[in-house]
Amino acid sequence: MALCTVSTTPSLHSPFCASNPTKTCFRFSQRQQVIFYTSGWRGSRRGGNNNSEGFYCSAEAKTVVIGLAADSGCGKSTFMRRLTSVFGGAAEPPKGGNPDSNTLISDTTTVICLDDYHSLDRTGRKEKGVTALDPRANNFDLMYEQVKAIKEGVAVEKPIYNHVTGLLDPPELIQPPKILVIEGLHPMYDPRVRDLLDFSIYLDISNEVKFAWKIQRDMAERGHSLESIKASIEARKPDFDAYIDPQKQYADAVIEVLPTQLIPDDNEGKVLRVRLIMKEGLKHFSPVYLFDEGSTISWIPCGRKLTCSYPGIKFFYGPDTYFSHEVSVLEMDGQFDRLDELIYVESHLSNISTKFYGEVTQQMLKHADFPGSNNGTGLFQTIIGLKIRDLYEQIITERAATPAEAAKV
Ligand SMILES: Nc1ncnc2c1ncn2[C@@H]1O[C@H](COP(=O)(O)OP(=O)(O)OP(=O)(O)O)[C@@H](O)[C@H]1O
Ligand SMILES: O=C(CO)[C@H](O)[C@H](O)COP(=O)(O)O
Repeated sequence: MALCTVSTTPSLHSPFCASNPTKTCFRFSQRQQVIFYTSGWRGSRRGGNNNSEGFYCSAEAKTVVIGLAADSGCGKSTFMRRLTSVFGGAAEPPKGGNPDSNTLISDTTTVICLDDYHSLDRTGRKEKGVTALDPRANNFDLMYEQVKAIKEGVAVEKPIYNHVTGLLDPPELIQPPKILVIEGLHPMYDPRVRDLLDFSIYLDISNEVKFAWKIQRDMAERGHSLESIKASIEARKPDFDAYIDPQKQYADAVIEVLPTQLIPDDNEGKVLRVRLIMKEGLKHFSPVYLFDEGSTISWIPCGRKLTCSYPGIKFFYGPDTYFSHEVSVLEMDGQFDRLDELIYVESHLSNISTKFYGEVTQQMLKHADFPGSNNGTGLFQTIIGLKIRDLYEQIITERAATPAEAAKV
């Protein structure tokens, strides 16, 4: 069992440590203006608003933190539903909490939306003439403090940005989960937050495709006009280019979504070319490969074993560099006609971190109604979900093997 340690000053005469030799204890100070709830020892203890100091003790197992970055309307929620499904159980908003909460909790994962760290509400942004993508509209100090606290096993009171009213609502309590996913515009923008991530993903949706998806959602589902959608995309573009897009250079995996190359001059945007770009050399992540690791392969699986209507399906796999990093790229252009036949493609992929033969196909069939289930977006999101499960299991296995060291980290 781990010894009780105090993070700021060693061997403090803490009554918590004295009676809790299996916990890691931290000194807290309310002067930091971060409201912490203590956890794991005699119920919960909350700091007041004075300049009080005290201790909180965390359980040994710490939270694995995953970052998912993308612009609004680029499929983050869909990806999160696929990821939580890999771990089983439904993801739901906190019980009895704010009905407009952006948080989703399941047995294993808690997904928090980084919009909750907007420091300016809708009116405030309008008055200052900044978009939500601008770092000046977000509180990165609080984001860092709270993600760090959760990672260390400490519950926090996180603000809520209410997308219905455009206001900042009273905070909600977030308990440390096994896996915390921080999704939103800026999970990799602040270097301090970035360093807390055990794995990071960027959804890179090309402008043409983003436009098609936004029209589909905002026109069909939200009644917006075509002109207003165009205007909103244009208004966000400079800040998107300045603050959101550059984060992809830090991502461990990027899912790039482009128009198809199988239909000359396609402008419908329905058939997609999707590229999964995976960093090489990471400790808990080994890239997926097709047929032969490290080779360059082009594969058309259509024929006797895979039904394909026009324009067919084409896979590509090979090594590349991405922002000076060595990467492997798996690409799929086209779409599946019959999802049950995906097993044929799955059986030619390696390192997909499945627990049984056909698990990718099973997951895809389970969520056949999710957007992107017939193309590379759904396939690669599912595979990344399985890789995250594998990464999590590797990390906890390592911690179990060296508990004392793990508790000190
Ligand atoms: N893989 C996909 N294929 C086709 N359309 C998609 C795909 N993913 C998302 N979409 C479209 O984009 C819309 C937004 O998806 P989703 O809600 O998952 O994005 P989001 O990033 O969470 O959005 P927001 O941040 O605005 O809440 C969906 O309603 C759907 O129309
Ligand atoms: O980019 C966004 C994050 O998804 C939103 O535009 C931002 O959070 C502001 O939200 P709202 O439009 O509800 O005020």
